[in-house]
Amino acid sequence: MTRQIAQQCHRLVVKIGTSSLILPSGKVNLQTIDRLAYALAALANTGHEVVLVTSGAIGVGMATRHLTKRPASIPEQQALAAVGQSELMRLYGQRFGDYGAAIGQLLLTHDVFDYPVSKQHVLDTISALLRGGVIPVINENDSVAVDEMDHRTTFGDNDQLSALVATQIDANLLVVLSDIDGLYERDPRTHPDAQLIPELSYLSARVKAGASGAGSRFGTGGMVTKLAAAQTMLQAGKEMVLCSGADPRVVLQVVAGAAVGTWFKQEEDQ
Ligand SMILES: Nc1ncnc2c1ncn2[C@@H]1O[C@H](COP(=O)(O)OP(=O)(O)O)[C@@H](O)[C@H]1O
Ligand SMILES: N[C@@H](CCC(=O)OP(=O)(O)O)C(=O)O
Repeated sequence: MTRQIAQQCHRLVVKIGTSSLILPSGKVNLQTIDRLAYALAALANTGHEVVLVTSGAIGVGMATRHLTKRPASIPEQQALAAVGQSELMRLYGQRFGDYGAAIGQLLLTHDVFDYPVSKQHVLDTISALLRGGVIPVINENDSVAVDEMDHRTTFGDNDQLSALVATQIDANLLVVLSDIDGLYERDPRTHPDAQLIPELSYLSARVKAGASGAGSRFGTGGMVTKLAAAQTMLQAGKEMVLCSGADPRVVLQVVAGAAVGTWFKQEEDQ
């Protein structure tokens, strides 16, 4: 089975979650980072414009500082993000470099898109990077993205940030790489009989009711924020594929139209 996705995704956004980047032991999953770099560099080489939205700053910070438990306090998490973000970019820089791809970092908060001037600056930066053949690598700016600093955003939600970025830069496709291989009727961790939903164009109350919060020690948003991202994409006339980040080379299959994960697609014309 193939999907009519390929023709439309000249520009795409790929989001990878923390639980795909960090091993259950707490160490960094170097194989995943390597395969992600390979896949995105391969897409760039075939003329696609790719933007990566990556989580993992706090997870990599925990690995770097040899912590097994995520601290409860926001400033301590922010400090870990500050440590982890630079290490994460060092690893990406190395691996993307191995495949001949250049990357550039943007740290954003959701509300930059609410202010026309900052929004334009961000869009100009991304356009200039893409024009120059550089892959923009985006994470939330964890040092400033807290509510008490008058930012509307909830700390740590890259699912919705990736959809926001995708719609703002007019990317037709968002691929969300997660620790689960798609959307199920209910959380398969608590409902082992739940079935995978291969495609849908509308988020019914039933689908929403089956999605719950974080499933792992490292992930933060769970399925709720992924559905919010899907909603944003569908409303903007765009598409999203949610699939497993266990092997990020799956992105190449998605772009080739293979039926993997859950495809949030536009309703077909009657
Ligand atoms: N309906 C559902 N279908 C699939 N997964 C679900 C559902 N409801 C909740 N989940 C949970 O959401 C988790 C994915 O979210 P999260 O841990 O934040 O991942 P990531 O770090 O990849 O962003 C899954 O591991 C799963 O336990
Ligand atoms: N900015 C945070 C991202 C947190 C986040 O959204 O995590 P996830 O649910 O794994 O995508 C970090 O890099 O740790």
